[in-house]
Amino acid sequence: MRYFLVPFYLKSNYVQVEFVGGPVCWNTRIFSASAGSPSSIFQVERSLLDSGFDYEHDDPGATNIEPFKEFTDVSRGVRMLGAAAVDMCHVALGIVEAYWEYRLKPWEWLLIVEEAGGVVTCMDGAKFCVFDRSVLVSNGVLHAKVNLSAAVISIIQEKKIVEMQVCHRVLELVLLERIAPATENLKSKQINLSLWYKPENCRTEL
Ligand SMILES: O=P([O-])([O-])O[C@@H]1[C@@H](O)[C@H](O)[C@@H](O)[C@H](O)[C@@H]1O
Repeated sequence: MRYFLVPFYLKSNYVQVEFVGGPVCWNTRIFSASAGSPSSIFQVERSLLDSGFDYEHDDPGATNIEPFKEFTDVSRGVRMLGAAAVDMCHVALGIVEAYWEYRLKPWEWLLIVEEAGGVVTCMDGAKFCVFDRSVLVSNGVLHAKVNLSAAVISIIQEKKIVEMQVCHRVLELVLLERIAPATENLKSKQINLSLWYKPENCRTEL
């Protein structure tokens, strides 16, 4: 999909992304971080998710079929909108719960997700920088197990708390626990997920 992004950085939590020059249906779409927030849904089975596949159709694409199928089976669906920027705006505004994809370009990453309160990492869980070749963005609560301590987990399991059965399933289905191993597997096969061209002296750490 062809589009131009016009990000406005006005003040904290007020990032806007405007789509101009694309197909007619996108011309008038403006997303603002202050217009909504990531959803608070924490159950994968109640989530709508997004992903995508790059043009190269090689190992990362083949690998992404695994989480794509798995989450299609257990969630309310995995959509492919074909435009990473739109996918990320949809996470920021709570239209979908999460989005992941390999091999995006640096200009496709949007600050709007973090400004709106979402979470962004690489698909192996590593800290994300714009030149990384994999990205997982989510509403935060679906991202990883880190939200619940080991102590809490053991109490849930030990006491077999009925109301927590759903929660227990959530623990098994958080996104990163499924997506990170597939990504580690790719890396162990020496598939190139290294940084996209990063200009010399370009600082990405603040
Ligand atoms: O082609 P383009 O619009 O620059 O970028 C596209 C991404 O926005 C999309 O998420 C992905 O699935 C496509 O393969 C392609 O990378």
